[in-house]
Amino acid sequence: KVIEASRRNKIPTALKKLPGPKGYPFIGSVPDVPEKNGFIKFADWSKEYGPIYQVNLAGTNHVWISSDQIAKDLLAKKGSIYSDRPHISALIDDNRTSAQKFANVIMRESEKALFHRYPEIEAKRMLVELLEEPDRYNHVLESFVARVTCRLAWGRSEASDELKQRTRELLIAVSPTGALGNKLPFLMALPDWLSPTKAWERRRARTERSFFETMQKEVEKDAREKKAPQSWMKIFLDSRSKWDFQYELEGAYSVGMHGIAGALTIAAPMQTFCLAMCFYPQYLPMLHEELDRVCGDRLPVAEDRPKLPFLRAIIRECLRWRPPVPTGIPHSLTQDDEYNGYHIPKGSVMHPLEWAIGRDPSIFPDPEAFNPLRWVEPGWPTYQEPLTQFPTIINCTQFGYGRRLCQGQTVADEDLLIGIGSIAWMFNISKQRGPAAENTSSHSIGMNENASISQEELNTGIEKSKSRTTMEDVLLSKYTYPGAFPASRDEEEEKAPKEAKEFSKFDPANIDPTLDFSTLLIAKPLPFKFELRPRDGKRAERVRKLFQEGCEKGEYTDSREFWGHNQGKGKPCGWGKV
Ligand code: HEM
Repeated sequence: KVIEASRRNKIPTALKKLPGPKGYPFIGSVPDVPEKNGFIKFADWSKEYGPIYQVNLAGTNHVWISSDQIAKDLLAKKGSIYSDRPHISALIDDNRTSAQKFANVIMRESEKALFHRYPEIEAKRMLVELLEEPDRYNHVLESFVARVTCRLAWGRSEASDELKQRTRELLIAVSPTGALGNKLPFLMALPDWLSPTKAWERRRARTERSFFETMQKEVEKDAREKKAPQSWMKIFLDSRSKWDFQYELEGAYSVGMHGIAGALTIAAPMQTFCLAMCFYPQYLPMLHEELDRVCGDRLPVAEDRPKLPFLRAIIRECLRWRPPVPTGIPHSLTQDDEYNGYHIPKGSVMHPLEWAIGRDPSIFPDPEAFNPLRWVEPGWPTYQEPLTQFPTIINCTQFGYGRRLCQGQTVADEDLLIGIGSIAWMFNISKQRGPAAENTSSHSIGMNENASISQEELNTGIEKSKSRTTMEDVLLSKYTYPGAFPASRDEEEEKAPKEAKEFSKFDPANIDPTLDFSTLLIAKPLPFKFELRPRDGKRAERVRKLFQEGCEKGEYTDSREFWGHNQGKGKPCGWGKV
């Protein structure tokens, strides 16, 4: 290993080493990267070291790219060597199969069928839930996305709560700031009883597999009874032999992973939309005007897309302003390479840093401002015609680069158009008024966090009630660098070692309220207080009636528990409730 590492570090004579921070022995620059909004630190370094630089993080070379052109030159044009994925140490079995041929077909078929109108169907349920319980908006938006994705994947929405939970767990497992095994990889080499993180991952992976198998069986049963609604699983079952899958489970995994990927990401820009409308209120009346002109007294539908450029501009700007994956999803370099006289060693983890790429001032003047007009007013560098097609989120940098480009772009496009369009059609969105708002700059952190951000997400890999001291306890009491101690928001914080607590301390007064995002790989705005009021009683009445009619037709079935009431430990599978 030592020989391999020194070979890797050897730079060919004609080439230079990429610039970057020096870091500390062994752990590299880990202590310099904050857990909260670490992407801003990486963007700051790009101002210091340039649009491509490298950072040693615990012995692995990470290359950060903050220019769209360089990301294209390397990750897309040299796709043959830049398309691997780095190993994720906290995963026991890496089943992230992308099954491209199958993925292309299921996406094309769904798009052709206007996603079977699932987003439009679920938008009505979402609006009624928002009317009933606006405080739970975060939860409601996540449910909307999970239900649509669940229908797309398996034809029905009943498993959407399970899907949400599977999604959260996978997000924890793959996030550098999530499962402890990603920060301290050797924990994954210990026996389960000494490493709760590893035991957690084993349970997570087992539950995920059971979930995917269960869902496949459900669709097989529906198909036998000739009542299977359209879904990706149905496409798989209808023509099993067509796909070059090597093992039986591959279809179940491919469908399941697309379900998870879909449920994971799309709620983030919807939540960002609410945030943006509170802090940039001048744009909501413009959006209302467009929706009223095009849709009148009915909800937006897929066919309205060409006539809604301002809605598309708002959605495009949400993705740029607060990218759902601000650090990008990394690629891995499979052989030594060079760029502009710099050496990039094999095995480097390559990050297209979306946070910085979407803030290049030559392309996005005044990049910190949320400004949808940059997409629809001639004169801005991002303006493009025809406005029936542009702006569009399809192929934007926030979906990645090259061979690993996001496969669910059209699903995201449709969900966001219908989801955000429907919310704007129905509601006024504004900052909270009243005395409480004045005290907190209209921003109340954690208002309904239990409803939307699970404790597992906040306390990743930490076992709450245990009698044994584990290797993790020992490490957590010694390692005090940011990242060693997962942010904690409950009584556990009191018990945390003093020095570790210092890093997990979070002071709402010191943070830009539009930057209070969750810390995992997908960055979602933490729940905040705002006003969500129907624009008029007629619209509310109309949507309630449409939903009622749907219920009568059996369109909206309730969520179902797949593992029984007590899902927790002691069972062969299952984790907490959503
Ligand atoms: C706003 C929503 C979404 C965003 C911002 C997003 C972003 C991304 C990004 C950045 C990547 C990595 C690309 C790269 O490595 O260069 C990715 C990959 C992927 N996405 Fe998405 N995504 C979204 C929605 C979806 C949806 C709805 C689905 C499925 C229905 C999906 C399925 C996938 C899959 C399967 C991959 C892996 C591709 C591969 O490794 O070959 N995504 N996505």
